[in-house]
Amino acid sequence: MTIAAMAGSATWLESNTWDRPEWTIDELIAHKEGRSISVVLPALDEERTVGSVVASIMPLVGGLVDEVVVVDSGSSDATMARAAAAGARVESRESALPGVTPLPGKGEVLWRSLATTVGDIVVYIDSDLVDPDPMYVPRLVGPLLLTPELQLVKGYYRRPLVGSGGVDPTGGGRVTELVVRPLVSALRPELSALIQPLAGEYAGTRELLTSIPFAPGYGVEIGIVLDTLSRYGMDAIGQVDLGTRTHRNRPLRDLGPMSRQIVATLMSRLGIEDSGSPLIQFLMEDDGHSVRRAYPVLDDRPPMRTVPGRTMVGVGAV
Ligand SMILES: O=c1ccn([C@@H]2O[C@H](COP(=O)(O)OP(=O)(O)O[C@H]3O[C@H](CO)[C@@H](O)[C@H](O)[C@H]3O)[C@@H](O)[C@H]2O)c(=O)[nH]1
Ligand SMILES: O=C(O)[C@H](O)COP(=O)(O)O
Repeated sequence: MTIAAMAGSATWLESNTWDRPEWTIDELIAHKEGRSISVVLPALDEERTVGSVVASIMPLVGGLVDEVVVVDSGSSDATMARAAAAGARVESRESALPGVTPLPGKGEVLWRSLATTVGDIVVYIDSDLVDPDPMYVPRLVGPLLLTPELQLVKGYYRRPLVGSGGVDPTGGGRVTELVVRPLVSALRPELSALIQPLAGEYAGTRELLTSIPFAPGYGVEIGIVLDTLSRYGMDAIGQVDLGTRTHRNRPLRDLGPMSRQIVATLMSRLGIEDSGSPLIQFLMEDDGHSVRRAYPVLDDRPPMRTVPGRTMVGVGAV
C-alpha cells in the first residue's frame, strides 16, 4: 500500500490494491489466528493441467492451507484420477452436495464446494492454469488475513494469449477487456479500478460466500463481485498482483456464449430485465455456415446458508 493509503486519504485503487505482495508464508500462518483456509479447484475435463495446479498448492497443506478440494464438474476424461494422484480430495457434484440434482456449469461447482468444505476463508483457483505460481494462494489470502474489513480479494495479472500466430504477452482477457470492463464502466463505474473482475483466482470469507446467490454458469464471478459491492461496499473488496497467469485460451466461438451469460448475470444484479433470448452464432464454414444458439441461465442457486441442513458457519481449524 502507498503512503497516501496509510494516511487515510487514498482512493480505492491505492488503498485496496496490493501490488507488491511480499509476505512470507510463515508470516501469513502467524496471522491465521484460528481461521482455517480451504482451496477449491473447479474442473471440467482438465486432465492435462489439474495435477500440476494441485501440486503447486499441496506443499501449503498443514500450514497455511487446511484442505485442497477439486470439485469435478462432470468430466469425461481422467481429471478426477489426476487430481487425486496429485493429493487433492476429489468430489463430484453429487458427493459435494447429495440430494440436490446438479446443474451444468462452473458456478454450480463453486456453489457446491461450500457444502463440502469448512474453511473460514475459501480460495478458488482455476484448474486450467499452465505453470501456476505456488504463491497464488498465499498472495490471495494475505489481504484477507491482515485486513478485517475485506470480504473478497481478486487476483490480477499479466495475461498472455497463445494463438496460432505465437504468444502475445498481454493479449489475454478478451471477455474481460471487450465485454465486462466496458459494461462495468457504463453501469458500475466504482468497479472500474478492479483490474480482473472475472479472475478465476480469488479468495472470499465463508461469511460472504454462503450469504449470496450463485449464478450456476460463467456468470458466477461477475455475480459475486456485484453482490459483494451491493452488500458490503467497495471497501470490502481488494485485489492483489499475482504476476503472470497463463491458461488454456478458448477459441473466440466459445467466448460468445460465455459473454452472453455474463451479460445476463450482470444485468440481473443491476435490476435490468434480460430477454432470455439466445446468442445466435453464425459459424462460418468453407461451404456455408452453421447456426448455434446459446441460452443464458437466468436463475441462481440460493445462498448456501439457506439450503436446508446447511448452517455454513466457519468451524475453525480442520
Ligand atoms: O462447466 C464448467 C466450465 C468450466 N469449469 C472450470 O472452470 C475453470 C475456468 O473455466 P474456463 O472455461 O477455462 O474459463 P475462462 O476461459 O478461463 O474464463 C474466465 O472467465 C470466466 C467467467 O467469469 C471465469 O469463470 C474464469 O475463471 C475466467 O478465467 C476451469 O478450471 C474449468 O475446468 C467447470 O468446472 N465447469
Ligand atoms: O477472462 C477472460 O476475458 C476470458 O477468460 C478470456 O480470456 P483469454 O482471452 O485470456 O482466453
